[in-house]
Amino acid sequence: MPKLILVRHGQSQWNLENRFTGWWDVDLTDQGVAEAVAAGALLKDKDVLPSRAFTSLQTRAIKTLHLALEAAGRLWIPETKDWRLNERHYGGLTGLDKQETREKHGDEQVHIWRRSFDVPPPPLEAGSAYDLASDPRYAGIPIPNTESLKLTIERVLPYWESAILPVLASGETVIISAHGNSLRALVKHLSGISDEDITGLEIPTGQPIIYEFDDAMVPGERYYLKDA
Ligand SMILES: O=C(O)[C@@H](CO)OP(=O)(O)O
Repeated sequence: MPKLILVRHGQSQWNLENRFTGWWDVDLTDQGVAEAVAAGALLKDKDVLPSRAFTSLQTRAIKTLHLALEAAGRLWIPETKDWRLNERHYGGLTGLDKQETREKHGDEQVHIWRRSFDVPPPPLEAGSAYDLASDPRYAGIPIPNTESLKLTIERVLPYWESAILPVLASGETVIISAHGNSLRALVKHLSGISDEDITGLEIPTGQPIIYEFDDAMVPGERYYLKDA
């Protein structure tokens, strides 16, 4: 049975500092590194060994993948990086302190920006300190200036269908190392979660989630590998 492993990157510097991150490229903290290594050790311990890897273009997810694969003895497997697995773009909130933003705009507004299904945060202004237009990794890519979860789904799911699902269907064990909201997009699809209920789903850092697929490529219940 093909297996899919989803892992959110370990704690990042801006997770620690409680800042809106999105597409901004922050590194892992020491705790994040430890979480990634522990994720890989768990894969090895439970004998769930990936044979193909997918990740985003963002350092925190790429490093998490590499640290986990190394701990699992699988650093050698083929990997593909694609912007469609990037975190949801946080628009004009990028870089701001989440608590200060709550104090300025109110809890309810910030909750809407963070967890509503289809209300994107205000757009990032061109030329702002967090504009990625001159970042070479995004050359030729239509960089969004803000994204809701709905908009994130609209770029994650076509990539899932066209690039990842066929690899999984060929019998590979696939690991995806990505982000809180790009993984929420996938979990929403795979577990059939409604637009309303997805707002309550939080994905912890560095904790492998497993889906097993049947012969018709229908996913079973998702579970945390630590509980298996
Ligand atoms: O800042 C971000 O990019 C994300 C993930 O850390 O935060 P949130 O929990 O608001 O989706």
